[in-house]
Amino acid sequence: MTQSKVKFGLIGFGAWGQHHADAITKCKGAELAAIAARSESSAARARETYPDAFVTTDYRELATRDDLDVVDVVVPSDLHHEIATCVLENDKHLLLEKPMCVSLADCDHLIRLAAQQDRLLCVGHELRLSSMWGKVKQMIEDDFIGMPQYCLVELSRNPYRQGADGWRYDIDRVGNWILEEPIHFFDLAKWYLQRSGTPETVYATANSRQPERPELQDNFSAIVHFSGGAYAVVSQTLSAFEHHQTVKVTGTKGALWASWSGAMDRTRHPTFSLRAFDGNEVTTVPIDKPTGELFELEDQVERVVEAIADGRPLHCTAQDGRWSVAMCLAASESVAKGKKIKIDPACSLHES
Ligand SMILES: NC(=O)C1=CN([C@@H]2O[C@H](COP(=O)(O)OP(=O)(O)OC[C@H]3O[C@@H](n4cnc5c(N)ncnc54)[C@H](OP(=O)(O)O)[C@@H]3O)[C@@H](O)[C@H]2O)C=CC1
Ligand SMILES: O=C1CO[C@H](CO)[C@@H](O)[C@@H]1O
Repeated sequence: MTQSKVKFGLIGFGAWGQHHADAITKCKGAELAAIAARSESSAARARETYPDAFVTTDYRELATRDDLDVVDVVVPSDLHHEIATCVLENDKHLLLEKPMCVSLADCDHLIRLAAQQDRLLCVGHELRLSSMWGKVKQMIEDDFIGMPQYCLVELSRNPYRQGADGWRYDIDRVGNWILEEPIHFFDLAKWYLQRSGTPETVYATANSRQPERPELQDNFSAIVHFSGGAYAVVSQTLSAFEHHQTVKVTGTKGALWASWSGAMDRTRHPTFSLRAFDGNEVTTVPIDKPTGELFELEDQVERVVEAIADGRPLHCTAQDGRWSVAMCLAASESVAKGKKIKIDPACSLHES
């Protein structure tokens, strides 16, 4: 690896952006050189916490600086496309939070722009870097369960945070609630069932606790069918308590059962376990380091640094990010129409 540090700019210093700042600061190969917030109060907090960083309330002023290698964008989802476009046009590598964008046309535009500018575009699907969710993937690839046939990714949690200005509860800004958490689970399910072909259809249903706000879907479930006959169930409720995520994958020979629980998604003190059945006996699989989105965020920053400095492949590419958005949009369309939606290999969407 080259000796000089990879210089990061960060746009967005809200709930998750502050964790990105912390993760960048902890990474040996990275330096947090600049931060853009929107409000004066967030900018003041950034200055106080990171006195060595350049801080602005104008993201364009950050994107046009010539001392940055990569810009990390952690803003409300409806602003991803506008701000990411500015970053790429200014020749910076880009780490963009999920959902990549709230429309496929915008995802496609960013993919073309990144290629044209020859810049990396990494999307923040950090769960792939988890010591436990990643171990599940490795065991499937090592044929521990035989050919995977069934995958359940389930979350039971407390309601979403409002977000700055309440953007997460404004459907025009958040896109839909499937783009918030279930997007991670579609990504995991496709990853786990990769040996069983490609996703072909999705059927989804959802409901809301507030009759006057039917678009805010607290409960959501989807079934995705794959070309090789396997299927995945993605299901979540936001009407529960704490944060509990389960993955079950079964195959022609065995089964895996992974669970993660914490007082909230961002705890550094979760409980988790992975149990495995090889067709004969059940064992508990050791997990070599703690798992949780704060740990994975730190690993994600390291992967981006290694990709920029050493050319290591990214854990989640722009194409992966786009696919997950396509799945969420297809699932949302299925909920609205009450019909199964077909997903073609290019991920354009059709009624089935
Ligand atoms: N991968 C993952 O696991 C997670 C991903 N996310 C994603 O991260 C993104 C941010 O979520 P979250 O942090 O929870 O949201 P918040 O609402 O807490 O933070 C968003 C921040 O963006 C800032 N902002 C808005 N417009 C601009 C602008 N033009 N320039 C600079 N800053 C701006 C706001 O600034 P101000 O405070 O000044 O108003 C606010 O602080 C979302 O896309 C979300 O989906 C979120 C959580 C986890
Ligand atoms: O992983 C996550 C945790 O929850 C957030 C909502 O409150 C999501 O935005 C995010 O993707």
